[in-house]
Amino acid sequence: MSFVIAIDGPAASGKGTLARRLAAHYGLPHLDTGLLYRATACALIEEGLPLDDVEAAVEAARGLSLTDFDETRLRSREMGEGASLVGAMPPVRAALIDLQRGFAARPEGAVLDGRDIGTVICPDATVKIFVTASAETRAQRRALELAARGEEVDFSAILEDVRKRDARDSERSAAPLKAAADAVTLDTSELDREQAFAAALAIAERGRRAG
Ligand SMILES: Nc1ncnc2c1ncn2[C@@H]1O[C@H](COP(=O)(O)OP(=O)(O)OP(=O)(O)O)[C@@H](O)[C@H]1O
Ligand SMILES: Nc1ccn([C@@H]2O[C@H](COP(=O)(O)O)[C@@H](O)[C@H]2O)c(=O)n1
Repeated sequence: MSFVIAIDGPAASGKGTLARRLAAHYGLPHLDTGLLYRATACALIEEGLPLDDVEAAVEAARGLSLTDFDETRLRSREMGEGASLVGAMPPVRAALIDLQRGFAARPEGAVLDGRDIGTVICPDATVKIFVTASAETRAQRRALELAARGEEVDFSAILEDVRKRDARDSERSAAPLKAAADAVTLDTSELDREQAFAAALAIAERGRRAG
């Protein structure tokens, strides 16, 4: 039986870090689904189109291929904000479902992280983890990450971004950010990367044995 791990949570909670490590641990492919929304926003920005152009966003989403992401460009603050705007459009989400489910259906299994993996994309995932951390902790982590990439960092602006994105992602009608009823919540506020990974691995192992 294939082994699918669904990891969801708010911005900068550490879900991508955990997803990558779990994927490496189990030898599974990993998909950071946030990149799909970031790449959709990026396509609009590069064509000089407004981020509320639903038709253009759907066309951009349909044209995405998993192999051509420029991660350095996509991980900027601007793309995170744009992703959250296009991610609130139901037709954009619909356009990205098959790509994500196709990835999750690989025979060996897969690890996917995002906002709606456990609730919408892979409701039958073997393991579901909802990763959280306080907004201040997440903003601090994101500030360190952006500073390391050479971006200018203003902690209060990043904290405001995180809060705005949490609100938009949780309050939208289409596939809002929320824990699946059968997800295990992992609060990483007080955990370093190693401790968070050990906790996530314990959850994954319990799910694997049960599943
Ligand atoms: N437990 C931790 N302690 C300290 N820093 C962490 C921890 N987990 C992740 N980080 C760092 O926090 C930043 C955000 O982590 P990551 O990219 O994994 O979050 P994310 O939830 O995938 O974010 P997003 O979905 O917004 O892209 C990264 O720089 C990462 O190295
Ligand atoms: N499954 C997902 C993944 C992401 N989004 C939206 O994209 C934004 C950026 O995501 P990151 O994980 O790269 O920070 C995010 O704020 C969401 O609005 C989504 O809707 N569904």
